[in-house]
Amino acid sequence: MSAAFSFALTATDGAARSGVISTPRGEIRTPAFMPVGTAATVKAMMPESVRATGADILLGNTYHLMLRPTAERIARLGGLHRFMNWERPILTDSGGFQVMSLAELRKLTEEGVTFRSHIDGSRHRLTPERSMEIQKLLGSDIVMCFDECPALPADDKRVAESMRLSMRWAARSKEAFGDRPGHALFGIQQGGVTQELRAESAEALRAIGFDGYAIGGLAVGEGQEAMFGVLDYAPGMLPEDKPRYLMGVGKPDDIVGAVARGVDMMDCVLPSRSGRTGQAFTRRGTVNIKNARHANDPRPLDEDCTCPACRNYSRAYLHHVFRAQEIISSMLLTWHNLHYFQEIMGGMRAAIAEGRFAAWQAAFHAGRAEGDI
Ligand SMILES: CNc1nc2cc3c(=O)[nH]c(N)nc3c(CCN)c2[nH]1
Repeated sequence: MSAAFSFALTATDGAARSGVISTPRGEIRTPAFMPVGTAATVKAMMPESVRATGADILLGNTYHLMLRPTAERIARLGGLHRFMNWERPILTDSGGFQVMSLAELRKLTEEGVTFRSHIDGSRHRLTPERSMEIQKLLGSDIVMCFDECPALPADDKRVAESMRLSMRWAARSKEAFGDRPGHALFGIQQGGVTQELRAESAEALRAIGFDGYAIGGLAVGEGQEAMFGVLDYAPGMLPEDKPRYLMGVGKPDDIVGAVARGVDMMDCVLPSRSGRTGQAFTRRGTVNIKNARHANDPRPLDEDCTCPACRNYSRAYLHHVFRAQEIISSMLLTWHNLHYFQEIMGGMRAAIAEGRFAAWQAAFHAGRAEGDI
C-alpha cells in the first residue's frame, strides 16, 4: 500500500492511454469508470457487488451528503469509507454542479453559493473553503475543486466569466486543501466549447498545480459531436503525466470516444439510473426490458455476459419483475449495466496495453445496433 498518491502511465496507443493511479486505499486501473454513489450508496448495489463488477473507485457527492446525513455526522462515525463499507478509493465531487442542478433559491457571488436544500428547504452555503472542509470530513481520497459549471446555452461572455470565477475558486480550493499526503486535489477545466477559453483555463490550472485535472462543463446538453470536438484538443492541454477525468460521461460510445481522445477517468449515473428504469446496455445495443417482446424470451440479456443477471435469469423473468416493480429488478439490471461498463473499460485497458485499440474500437462499434434490440 503506497502512502502517497501517484499516477503511472503504462501504455499509449494514439491519444489513448492506460495506467495506474496508486493511493493509500488501493490502485485504480485507468482508463477507469467510476460508479456514482451519491448518498453513500451505489443505488440497488451492495458495496461488495460494486467491487465484483470490477470497480476500483466510486464517486460520492458533497452536496447530497452535506444535506443528509451531514459531513460532520459521517466524520464522527469514522468517515465515508467506514460509513458505507467501501474501503477502496472514493472521489467526491465538490458540490457546485449539484447545487446548480438540484438546489432551490440559489444565489451565486464571488464568495460562493447560498441555496436552500431540495430536501427540506433549509438554508446552506458552499464556498471553496467549505467544500474542502466537507470533503476532508468525508475522508475522500480524491477531492474536487469547487467550481461553477455554466448551464447551456450560454454565450461566450457568460462562459468566460464563469470559467474565470472557477479559476479563482480553484486557487482558493488549493489554498484551503493544504498539504494532505495520500490525498489528491483535482482541478476542473472549464471554458464551454471555446478552444481559447479552454486553453486559458488549462494554463490557470497548471499555474496553480494539481494532482489531477478534470474536464468539466461538458455532458450538459451540447451533444456528442460538440463534446468530441472539445475532446479533440482539451485533454492535450492538460499535464500529460497527471490523470485526466471527464466529468459526467456517459453512454458506452461516449466513453469509448473519450478514451480514444486521451481521457483516463469518467463517472456517470447512466448505468445505475438506467438499471432502475429497465434499460440494459449490451455489446449488441440497448434492451428496454419493459417491452412486451421480452415477456416470453428465455434468453439472457446477453449470451456473452458473465454477470449474475445474464448467468441466472431470462429476459422473461427480468421483464416480469420490472413490470411487477420488484426490488430485484433494479438489483439485477444495475449489476448487469455496471458489469458491462467495467467490461468496456477492461477491454480498452488491455487493447491499449497491447497496441490494438483501433481494432478494439472498430469491433466495439461493429457489434452494436443503433436502436433497441
Ligand atoms: C452528467 N453531465 C455532467 N457534466 C458535468 C460537469 C461537471 C462540472 O463541470 N463540474 C463538476 N464539479 N461536476 C460536474 C458533473 C458532475 C459529475 N458527477 C457533471 N455531470
